[in-house]
Amino acid sequence: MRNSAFPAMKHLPFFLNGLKKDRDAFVKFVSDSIEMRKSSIDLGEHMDRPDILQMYLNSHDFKTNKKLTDQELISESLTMLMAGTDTTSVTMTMLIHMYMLYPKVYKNVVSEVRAAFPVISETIKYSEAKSNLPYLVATVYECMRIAPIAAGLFFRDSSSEGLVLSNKHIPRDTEMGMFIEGANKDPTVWENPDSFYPERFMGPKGELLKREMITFSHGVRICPGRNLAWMEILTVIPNLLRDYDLSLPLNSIYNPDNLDPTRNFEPKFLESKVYIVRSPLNPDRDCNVIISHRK
Ligand code: HEM
Repeated sequence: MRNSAFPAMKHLPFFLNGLKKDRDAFVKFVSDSIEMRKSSIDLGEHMDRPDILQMYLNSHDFKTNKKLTDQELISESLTMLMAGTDTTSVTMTMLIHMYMLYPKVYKNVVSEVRAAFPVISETIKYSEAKSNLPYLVATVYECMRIAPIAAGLFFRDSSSEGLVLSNKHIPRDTEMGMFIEGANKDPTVWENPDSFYPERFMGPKGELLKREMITFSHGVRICPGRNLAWMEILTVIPNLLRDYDLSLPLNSIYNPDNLDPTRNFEPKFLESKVYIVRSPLNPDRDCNVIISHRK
């Protein structure tokens, strides 16, 4: 925990104790899962199972031929679980939320999916979705831009020599925070940055803008799970939209008529809390959607 970023934390030991209990439970869950997998392997099962845990268990250092230690296995698996679950699922939650708030966008995206893939229940694969559904892909980009999941600060230290960034000198050993949401709404790059407007990601100009969205970060620390995240999103969402109709329950607080004066009087987004990752503040209240077989 960066004390300079969260100075109050050092005065809140009781809060840290609560976190420690959760952390211990999480570590136990991960160690138990690893032990269970190892036992299955001893029984000759799961040897070719293509998942991340299996890859960690199979991997070895090319030079020393050493395998990951138990501690390394736990640590890597914890990182993957923390970084790879809510990030993608909350992104999809937010995307469906946007579809419900913007009925025209929902109508367009459903028409595109159903026209491109007319046969119900024939699974739409990721690669097919990626090449045949440009509008759907644009809605995912726009959702990730306007409500990036990694919405907290991502810390970096300047090197021991200091550095020059955007023509500004940053002294040595300076702690900096990278603010993805700010960059995704930089008015020098994005026209009407607070508007949800998927069309901005269509056509040749849209292709250029896709490179400006830094929801997965950029450079050497770019998210290593981004292709997996895209694969999950472009598998779940088009199949859902093709086979089912979605609508909001009548008592939804967040709906197309509940407008936000701070966002050009467009529909208000559900409240979310952000530590490092964004998550809806009241998921039981605000994330309900009626899913029925398509008419
Ligand atoms: C929509 C989904 C996702 C988003 C928006 C996202 C975004 C990010 C961001 C912004 C970072 C920080 C990079 C930095 O420090 O500059 C990150 C790191 C990371 N992500 Fe993702 N991520 C997503 C899904 C996933 C998935 C599915 C996995 C793996 C199963 C994953 C694994 C990781 C890991 C291991 C790191 C740490 C990398 C490091 O420390 O260098 N992420 N992600």
